Amino acid sequence: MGKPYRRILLKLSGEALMGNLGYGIDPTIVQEIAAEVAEVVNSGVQVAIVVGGGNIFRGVKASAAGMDRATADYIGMIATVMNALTLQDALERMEVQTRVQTAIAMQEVAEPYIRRRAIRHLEKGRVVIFGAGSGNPFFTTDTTAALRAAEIDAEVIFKATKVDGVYDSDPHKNPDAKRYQTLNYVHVLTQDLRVMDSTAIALCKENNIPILVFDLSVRGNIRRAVAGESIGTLVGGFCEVS
Ligand SMILES: Nc1ncnc2c1ncn2[C@@H]1O[C@H](COP(=O)(O)OP(=O)(O)OP(=O)(O)O)[C@@H](O)[C@H]1O
Ligand SMILES: O=c1ccn([C@@H]2O[C@H](COP(=O)(O)O)[C@@H](O)[C@H]2O)c(=O)[nH]1
Repeated sequence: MGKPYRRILLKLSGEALMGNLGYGIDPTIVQEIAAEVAEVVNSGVQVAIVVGGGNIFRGVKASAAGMDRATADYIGMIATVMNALTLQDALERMEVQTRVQTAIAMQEVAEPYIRRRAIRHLEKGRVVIFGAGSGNPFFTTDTTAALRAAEIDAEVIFKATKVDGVYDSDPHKNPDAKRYQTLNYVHVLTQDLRVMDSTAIALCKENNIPILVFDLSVRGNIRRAVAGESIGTLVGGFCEVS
């Protein structure tokens, strides 16, 4: 096992929260994720979470169907707040202290995003869940994860998603796609590997934040990632393409 992490940013796929339901939130999956996060927090690691909204609403999809893109994206951001509150509830039922901070003010339900306050919560051992993405349309929660990781000085981004790593093409479209174990930001950008959007990758590259992409549906993977076990695909500045 490598050196333990001090502070991590966990990016949770919205879509993964729906399990086999096709839409919305599967409470069993949320509970399982919360239990893994609780274990990591109780081991002394500071955990910040950015959660997606793809299980409820995606701006690009609605805009392709004719909706104004910015309006659709605001709906998408609000969808992420529903996921954030659901996670908060599951974590608090496991005695984990949490705060939700939103990038769009909704002070009746959550704190507004205040960077220094978020850091203070983390130092006190509270899980900080960032909702409403970056607060800006035309962005994604992956880019939000990169932005928040840089702001709070997280050592790594764990992208817990629906695939078990980064492939040389989309594995959901190409069954012959090959998975990488490690690769660098430049390779992801030049080969246009769309496991994360290019803005997110560029931000991580600028700030030298490694990203571990792994399958959220495999129970125990969050704990394994934090323990430094070899799962998924690691993307970093000096990583070889392997
Ligand atoms: N080269 C690639 N390697 C791996 N996955 C890829 C690649 N290209 C595209 N993908 C797709 O990227 C998806 C993961 O990113 P996506 O942004 O859709 O999910 P997420 O951010 O985890 O979830 P959500 O948007 O619901 O929060 C995978 O489901 C996969 O189909
Ligand atoms: O900074 C952001 C983050 C998200 N959005 C909108 O929310 C949905 C859901 O986020 P995912 O990253 O796809 O899970 C996204 O499709 C956008 O519509 C945003 O506008 N700005």
